[in-house]
Amino acid sequence: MTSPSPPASAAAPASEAPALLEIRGLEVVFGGFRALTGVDLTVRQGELRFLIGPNGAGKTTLIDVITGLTRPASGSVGFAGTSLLGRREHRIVRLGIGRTFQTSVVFEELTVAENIDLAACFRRPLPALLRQRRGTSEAVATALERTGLAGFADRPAGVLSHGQRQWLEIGMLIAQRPRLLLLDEPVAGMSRTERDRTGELLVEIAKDHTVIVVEHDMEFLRRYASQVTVLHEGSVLMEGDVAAVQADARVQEVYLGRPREEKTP
Ligand SMILES: Nc1ncnc2c1ncn2[C@@H]1O[C@H](COP(=O)(O)OP(=O)(O)OP(=O)(O)O)[C@@H](O)[C@H]1O
Repeated sequence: MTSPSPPASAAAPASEAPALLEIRGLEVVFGGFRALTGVDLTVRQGELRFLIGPNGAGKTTLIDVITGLTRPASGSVGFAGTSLLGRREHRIVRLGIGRTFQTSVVFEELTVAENIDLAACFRRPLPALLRQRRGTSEAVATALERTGLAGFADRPAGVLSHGQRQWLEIGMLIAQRPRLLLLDEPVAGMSRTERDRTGELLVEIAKDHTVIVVEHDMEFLRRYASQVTVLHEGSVLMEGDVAAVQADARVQEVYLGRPREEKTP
């Protein structure tokens, strides 16, 4: 699928929707170094939120706290009214939060459909899984269709291109039916065509999920972002729509002003 012109519009800010993720006063300390300091973040149901910031700003650390990989020194993380702090990673997945990583987690020797099926199973405890095999198959079919990988269902994941592999990982998340998806640099290393396809996929997914995207690619941000949160040195520097963020002098100085971040091949 190629990008239409003008590009697919980003999801509208869900300003009236209830908060799904509420983070307050988050502090993360690594051996005396404050990676996050006093971070507040509210993401409402149905939002497609972009999280940007220079290298080392704390973006991945924030995602790691939400998904239970990193424990904060203080602060709170609420998801649909439930505190996530102290919960194990698999419990957080079962509450409805899924993430991709910067490095691929697909099994190359398994087929595309098997990878998605495996991911779909991970969300469910075994008894529920045995009861819900039909639902799992439907989830796999939906994920294949939405990611445009139906034609590759029976091929080993190892044959996929870099872009297709990223879509597979997103499909694996969709199959888990999460309420919140966290995507870490989903278009890194992709061609222009693949980035456009991914942008369209994100806008499509955001119609029935809440999505947080960590992304460096400014061209991608301009085309597909609506609400943006800028992190800098472990704090939220600003939040707003993409035009406001791009126009902000502080953002230009710490982030947009860095030519290295303008990654367009
Ligand atoms: N396990 C750790 N131990 C010590 N320091 C860490 C650890 N994880 C992250 N850091 C430090 O915390 C800061 C924030 O890192 P983080 O990876 O969250 O930044 P980022 O915004 O995701 O950067 P990038 O865009 O490069 O991925 C960095 O200075 C990093 O070196």
